Amino acid sequence: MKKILITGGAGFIGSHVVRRFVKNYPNYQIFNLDALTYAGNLENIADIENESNYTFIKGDIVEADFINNLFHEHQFDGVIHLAAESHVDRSITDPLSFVKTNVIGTMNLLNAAKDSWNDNFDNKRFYHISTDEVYGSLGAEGLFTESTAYDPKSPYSASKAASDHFVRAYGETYGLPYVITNCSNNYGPNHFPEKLIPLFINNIIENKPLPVYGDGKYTRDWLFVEDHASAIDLVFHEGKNQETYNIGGFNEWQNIDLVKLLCQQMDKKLERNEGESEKLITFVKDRPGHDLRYAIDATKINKELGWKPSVTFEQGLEKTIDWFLSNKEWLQNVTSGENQNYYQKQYK
Ligand SMILES: Cc1cn([C@H]2C[C@H](O)[C@@H](COP(=O)(O)OP(=O)(O)O[C@H]3O[C@H](C)C(=O)[C@H](O)[C@H]3O)O2)c(=O)[nH]c1=O
Repeated sequence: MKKILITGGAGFIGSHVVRRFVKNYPNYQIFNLDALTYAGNLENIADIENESNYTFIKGDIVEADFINNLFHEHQFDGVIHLAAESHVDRSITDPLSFVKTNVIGTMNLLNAAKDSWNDNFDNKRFYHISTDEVYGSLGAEGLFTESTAYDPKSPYSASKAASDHFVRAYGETYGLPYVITNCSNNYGPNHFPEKLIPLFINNIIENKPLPVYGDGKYTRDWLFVEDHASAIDLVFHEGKNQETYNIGGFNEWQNIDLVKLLCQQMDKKLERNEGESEKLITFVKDRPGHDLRYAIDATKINKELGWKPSVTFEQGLEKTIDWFLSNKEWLQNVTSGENQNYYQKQYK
């Protein structure tokens, strides 16, 4: 029996990872540690909450004593660390909360893992989930590789870059076995509707304006969240210690083109006239320090571990839209803030 701690498992990406591990590895005991902030929602994993190999723990990685006690009590074999403040716009207005969770929180986990493993690192692994934003912004050409120099621009990406550096520093200094993955933009079911795709799906349903920042010519590289979860599974089990793997779908879209595709698919699903949703597009003031382009070279994970995405962007987007349209209650709960006291009141 392996004991695995997954942090942030009530969040968007974390919930897909937790579900995958609980279902695929009945011989593991999965501990899901989540602070249930505004973006964490136990409804995301309601389907697995009664599984015998699953335990939910409400708690904040920023609390060092709590984290140390948790590691002492459970003696985890592995950590998959996803808990993070993740929204770039929020990091611009409240950078300190990003330092607290993403940097201090990661430090607390590193310290607790190092101390509980007590120099016996056999079959232990600390897996840090990170972002391609640590590499900064690309011009029109080129791709981020694992050896691209870090050049974070936003408070969010600076906090993730700092936490990546600390993970590597603990590897170098104390011999802590780690892996890091840096992934491109995710989308899919349970995505919190502050991010581009779920926000715009919600706004189209509600006939609200679609606020495209600047001229909309910013480029992101999109990956379906379940494909990210499959990559995490593979790296956790087969990745090499002290290595970094980039994860991405070679799937670049300029924001405005993506929004138009989304509008077309939504018109069909909602049986609206062609072009109706596009009328909601509104160009608004740009995000300060807006990174122009992210694009991932995912050759290493493909060649070394044989990972590749399972769906095309069109398929993934359709699955996502279908999920949101058949989970309107979920959307209503999170947009009204009800998730804070609705499903998870039992953990208050
Ligand atoms: C919310 C919003 C966004 N945008 C633009 C800004 C970006 O160029 C693009 C995507 O924005 P979003 O905030 O959804 O995601 P990123 O800023 O690219 O960052 C995301 O992907 C990386 C990898 C992470 O690591 C972040 O955690 C994750 O939030 O759409 C708009 O034009 N309008 C809007 O209302």
